[in-house]
Amino acid sequence: MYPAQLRPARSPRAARFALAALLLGAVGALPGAPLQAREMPEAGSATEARKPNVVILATGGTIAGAGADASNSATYQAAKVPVDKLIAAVPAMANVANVRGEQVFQIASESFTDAQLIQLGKRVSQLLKQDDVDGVVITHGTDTLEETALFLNLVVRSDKPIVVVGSMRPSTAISADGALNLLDAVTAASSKEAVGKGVLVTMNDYIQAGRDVTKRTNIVPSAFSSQWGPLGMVVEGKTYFFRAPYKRHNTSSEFDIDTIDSLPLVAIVYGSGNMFPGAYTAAVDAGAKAIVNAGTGNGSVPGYLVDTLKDVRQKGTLVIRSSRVGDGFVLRNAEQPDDKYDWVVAHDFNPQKAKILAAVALTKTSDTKELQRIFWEY
Ligand SMILES: NC(=O)C[C@H](N)C(=O)O
Repeated sequence: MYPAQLRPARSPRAARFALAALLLGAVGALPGAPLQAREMPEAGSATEARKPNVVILATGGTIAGAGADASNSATYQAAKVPVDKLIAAVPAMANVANVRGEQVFQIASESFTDAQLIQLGKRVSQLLKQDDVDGVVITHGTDTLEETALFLNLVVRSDKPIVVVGSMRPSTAISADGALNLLDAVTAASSKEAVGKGVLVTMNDYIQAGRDVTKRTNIVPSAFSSQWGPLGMVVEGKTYFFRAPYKRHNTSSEFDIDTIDSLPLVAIVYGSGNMFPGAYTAAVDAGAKAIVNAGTGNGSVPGYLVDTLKDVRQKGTLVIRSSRVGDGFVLRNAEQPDDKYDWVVAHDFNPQKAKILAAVALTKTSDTKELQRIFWEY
């Protein structure tokens, strides 16, 4: 047996094969693929000194998905493979960190509720307070990964690396992307440069800011990007950062998961032509404390619905103008007189991210000036 530092490492590509082979073995499909050797990481990589301790919190998703056949890249069951198998399938992680896993949930991320978000946030916070934990990786479905990444960015008061990772193809698929994404996540979570950078997302070789990143296509491994660009890349077990986040996050945040036990209901109403008032009033009737208007263009509100939204606000529910466009940002008093109607604008947060920020902000204040400040600052 080699000492840990001298053990032959596997290339990311080999790691990918290894995961597919292991999991296909588990579901009775293809035989394993050969593994290649890889040189030791270069000087300056995370493995040089003491290896960091990284905990992988597994929540399910496609990264833990399994299909009937290697050709099934889109038809499969999410949340099948347990964390121990995910770890065993990427032995190259042992070159960058001492890794252990915890199975927090085993669900597809579209099934996440606030209860899961809070439970996960509290566990991340608890772990990062421990001296023997240097970073946390969360394996997650990609559908709501961007919401969880933003949530943790807002509420976990720690500078230690937090990396959220998923995959677009199940572990059993040809050219599955999960193993490399996971190796990259552990590499980022082990990296000193990741300290204080906010929650990160490693997908498709890139390191993205959890605040900004969004899922833009539903099929290919390059699904995640941000209008403000990635922060860097992970290449062969080493992180390369080129930018740092500017907005308030984690230790500079005024929110703290340790004091949050529930989140208020926030609804999103999707803008289009030919809308109807009931979409908004139903949200109020359901108890929504805020409605994010995923408006057309500049977060616009149809003229025939302005009175409905003024009424919604007067009755106590907040109105937050975001845009269904995806990129760009909504300006105050552009298209609609927000000051006059006491509405808030979501700045550059897309509707699903605006929903998370609104819910978190509402745990502290329902004052619209304060909420608007929060939307500018985070
Ligand atoms: N690629 C994925 O992970 C999609 C899956 N529906 C999930 O979010 O769990």
